Amino acid sequence: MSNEAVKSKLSPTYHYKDLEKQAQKKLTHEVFTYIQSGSGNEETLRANEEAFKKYKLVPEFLHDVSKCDLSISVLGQTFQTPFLLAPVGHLGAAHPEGELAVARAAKGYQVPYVASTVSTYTLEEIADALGDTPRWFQLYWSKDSELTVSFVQRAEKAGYSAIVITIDTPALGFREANLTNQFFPVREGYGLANYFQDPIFRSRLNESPEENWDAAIDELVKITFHPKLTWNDLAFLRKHTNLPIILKGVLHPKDSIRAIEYMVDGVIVSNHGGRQLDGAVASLDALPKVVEAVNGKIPVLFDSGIRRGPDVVKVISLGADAVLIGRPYVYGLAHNGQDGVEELFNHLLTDIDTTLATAGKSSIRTCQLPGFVNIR
Ligand SMILES: Cc1cc2nc3c(=O)[nH]c(=O)nc-3n(C[C@H](O)[C@H](O)[C@H](O)COP(=O)(O)O)c2cc1C
Ligand SMILES: CCCCCCC(=O)C(=O)O
Repeated sequence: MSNEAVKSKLSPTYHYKDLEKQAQKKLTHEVFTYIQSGSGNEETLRANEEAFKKYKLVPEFLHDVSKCDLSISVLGQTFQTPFLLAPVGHLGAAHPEGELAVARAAKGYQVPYVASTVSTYTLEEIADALGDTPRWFQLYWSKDSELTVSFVQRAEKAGYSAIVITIDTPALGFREANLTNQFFPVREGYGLANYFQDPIFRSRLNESPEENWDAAIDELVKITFHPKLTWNDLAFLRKHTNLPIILKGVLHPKDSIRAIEYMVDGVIVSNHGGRQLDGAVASLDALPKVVEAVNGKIPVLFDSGIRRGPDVVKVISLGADAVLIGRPYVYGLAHNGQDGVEELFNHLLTDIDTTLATAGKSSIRTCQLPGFVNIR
């Protein structure tokens, strides 16, 4: 879509904080807090956004920017947008159509979608709604290894083209706000579908989820995370899938080097949007060292704290191949379902396009040229 066409659809609700307010009006206090909050004292949550202010763009002019190319390539696939949709679980809590509304919006704009293990709809239903849109599957590697394999094989069959293993969640972060509210999305019925529809999961239960819902939830909670998981376990998954494997949650450059040693295909620099280790380094501050350590051997993606077009451009300029967005699209969904997500895409794409044009760049792929981004 051209910049002009996109601009003609803009409405004033977007400024990130406004959109957050619109979402807040639609959601219960408990659900809004679940989405918006971080872990602990929320130091990392705040640091993620603050970090962007340290980096400044240095434009160069008198280049033809009448048309800006926002497409990028990752693992041999070309994506029309430089951002993917980060895996966000339990989207049924934000809107009854949850992941399906997001997937329909993603299809219209060809925004790649990373479906969460703890989605409200099954990975197959999400794939149907996405049609030919590029998609990856995010895996919470279960303590039950047969269930893990089942998820991966179902994803492969449903046309997902990469497995994203979230490594920063050996346990759930200390999310005080949710503890105070006593809000746990799975116990409210969100994020169960991939488990409850899975034949391996069902085979583990004495009674079906329809017969004994509480027991099924208890089993799900017991097996979702796998604190004993180590680098050596990656070989097990390799035996069961030919899909590329990407690790989400890399912050230390040593982990990116290990990823290469263990034949991983890509990494996502992320601190889970400040929801896991409070006090962890801001994602943006971790990025340059990871990019240096990886040295172009595998793709480096990024999330946590992206709110606007210049944020996307800064991250790509610092050496990332692509970015993922989380809360912004969830707020769009909560605000107005599929339309709200489309509105968010419109704004973000226009903002990125305008950022490139006003920086004198006709393609997002040229942002990594030396001297474009400075630290203050
Ligand atoms: C409500 C919510 C649920 C999330 N669920 C998942 C999930 O199921 N799996 C996962 O790997 N990350 C999950 N994340 C983390 C996102 O994938 C992403 O890392 C984070 O939202 C990026 O930060 P941002 O929200 O500042 O863009 C979740 C984030 C939010 C806000
Ligand atoms: C027992 C299910 C917990 C899912 C956690 C989803 C998530 O990653 C988040 O940040 O929230």
